[in-house]
Amino acid sequence: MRRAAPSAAPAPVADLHGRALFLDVDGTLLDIAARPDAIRVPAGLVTVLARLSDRLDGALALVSGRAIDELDSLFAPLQLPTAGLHGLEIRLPDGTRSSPAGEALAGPVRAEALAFAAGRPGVIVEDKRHTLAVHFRLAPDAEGAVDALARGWLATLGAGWEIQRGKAVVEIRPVGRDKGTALATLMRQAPFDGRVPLMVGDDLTDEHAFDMAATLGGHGVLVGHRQPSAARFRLPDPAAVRAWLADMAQPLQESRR
Ligand SMILES: O=P(O)(O)OC[C@H]1O[C@H](O[C@H]2O[C@H](CO)[C@@H](O)[C@H](O)[C@H]2O)[C@H](O)[C@@H](O)[C@@H]1O
Repeated sequence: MRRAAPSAAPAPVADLHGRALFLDVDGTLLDIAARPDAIRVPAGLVTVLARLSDRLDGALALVSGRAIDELDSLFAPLQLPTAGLHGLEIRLPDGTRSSPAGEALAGPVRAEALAFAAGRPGVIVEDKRHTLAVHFRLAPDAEGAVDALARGWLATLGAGWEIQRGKAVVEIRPVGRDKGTALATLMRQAPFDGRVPLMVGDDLTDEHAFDMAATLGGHGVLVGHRQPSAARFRLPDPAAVRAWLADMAQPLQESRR
């Protein structure tokens, strides 16, 4: 897939007819916070998402590295079609949900991660049951050691696992599903099928979905300035994403004023 510097602005999508919208969460809908549990959902965002979902006849999905249950609490009472854990779990538009079976992540990895963090102030272990993330936003000097730790896990766990790098985080997760495969799965379901996908995201994990959106005839919108990217368009930050979504959520005559 082509990797280039995205254009400065997103495609104007005043007419949502025939579109499907896929939204990443951290760094896209929500401002990045110092810790995973310190994020804040701005007032009015849930209402905007609900309106936009209506305007898209339901073809609006969240695609996140967080688990679906956590996303449901963040955006309550909204329960959108959602891909969680970077595509490892999916809730389809009819509400059916596929999650990885059982306790997939080996216990020793958890124990090692917690012991590692205990000796390094600011390092945070986020245990998502099927994946495990080690955050170093508050301990930037630990980046090299976190990376080495995760590479060690890869050697121990074997071929079924891979490392997902993100913003001040390294995560170990099973291979085979990512945000691109999740987007493709949702695009096979009504009301997404037959529409043009638009994926908005900021991080490396979103590149899989940018690639898939382009393969399916749509495009990606990168939030921020990272390069290169498979996204074709760009918005500067989550505040700009929220303003853009709020504008599209207005009835047509208002958004065109
Ligand atoms: O796919 P996303 O919805 O963007 O989720 C990606 C990861 O987001 C969270 O971590 C990131 O955001 C935190 C809060 O702003 C920040 O402290 C951290 O440095 C970022 O990496 C979340 O904690 C992860 O589980 C997600 O995978």
